[in-house]
Amino acid sequence: MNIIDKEAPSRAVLEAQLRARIRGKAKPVGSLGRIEDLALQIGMVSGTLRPDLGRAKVLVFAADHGLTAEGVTAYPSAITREIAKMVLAANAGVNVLARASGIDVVLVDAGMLEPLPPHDQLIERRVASGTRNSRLEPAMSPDECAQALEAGRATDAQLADDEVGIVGYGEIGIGNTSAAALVACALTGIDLAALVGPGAGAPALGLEHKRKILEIVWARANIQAISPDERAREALRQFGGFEIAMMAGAMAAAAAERRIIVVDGFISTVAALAAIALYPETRACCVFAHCSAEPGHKALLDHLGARPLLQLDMRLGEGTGAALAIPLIRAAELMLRDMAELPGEHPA
Ligand SMILES: Cc1cc2ncn([C@H]3O[C@H](COP(=O)(O)O)[C@@H](O)[C@H]3O)c2cc1C
Ligand SMILES: O=C(O)c1cccnc1
Repeated sequence: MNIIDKEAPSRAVLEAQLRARIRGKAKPVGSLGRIEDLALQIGMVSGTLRPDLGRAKVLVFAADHGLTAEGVTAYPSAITREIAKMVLAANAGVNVLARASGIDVVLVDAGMLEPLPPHDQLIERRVASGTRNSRLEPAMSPDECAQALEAGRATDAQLADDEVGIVGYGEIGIGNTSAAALVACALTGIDLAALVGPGAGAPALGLEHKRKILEIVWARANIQAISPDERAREALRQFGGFEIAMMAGAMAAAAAERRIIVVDGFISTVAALAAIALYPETRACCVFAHCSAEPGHKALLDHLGARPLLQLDMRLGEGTGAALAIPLIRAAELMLRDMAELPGEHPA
């Protein structure tokens, strides 16, 4: 693992050294394209010309949402638990895509309706048995929101023991595209209607019903009245969910430890937005794995000025996009560290 050298060169010097090192590799200048950009980012995050990022892991944060009572999703909350059990049985979507590259997957119970029995790959950080119905009241109390953020930080701290330097952030939570759309609206000012999409599938009452309910929740919460400094916390508290808040806390803590944060789809990107609002240094550590087919995702990536690595028309969540992007990050790390240099000079 990288220990950031106390005598490390200044950021500008480091950047110049990294650019020269990447340019000098045994390849035509620029010929590894975006892998070169990734290598530069990895060098800047880890503060070294020879990074050793350690292990990669995907964390899947799971929680339930009281707002599902309003018919905003096609599936019942019980599915959250079913998929969570599959993650532990290592046969959910994220497990099989991660297995293709030998990446470990860990489930974090952030607040599902019911607890799961203990398991090696389960981190138990339940805040409560699902959030409250945000149509009627805030999804969380202030204490619950603080607890979720803090549990994210504590979850990140556990990664250090395993020397994990690349972390993918996925989620499971029936109803969470609704919570994510609302939090994203509060943090970006993008029109709510543009952030509301079908999620796992259009609800039985249609997408217009989902939009109408989310407009009602938005109006109730009156987020515009909150100062920009407090807006991320208040949006997470008003709209949920525990998994989004916990992911945000974990991402901010990972940034403080200079880990590479692999952001997955729409919901994971909303957690990244919240983490960046709480701790702006997070942005520099984020690699955006893919552009989800959930329509609001592209708008969020554009807002962040982020260029995702992959475009595979996926819209599953769980960390599936992150699992697929991690080998590219590893490739960039190894290129920067181990690839030979061209003897002599490249032509100008
Ligand atoms: C079988 C199944 C597996 C999933 N894995 C992730 N999601 C994804 O879909 C859900 C969000 O969509 P919505 O807001 O429309 O409920 C979340 O659980 C998310 O992780 C799934 C959804 C389903 C149905
Ligand atoms: O992009 C995602 O993360 C996503 C999209 C739809 C449903 N669940 C997750």
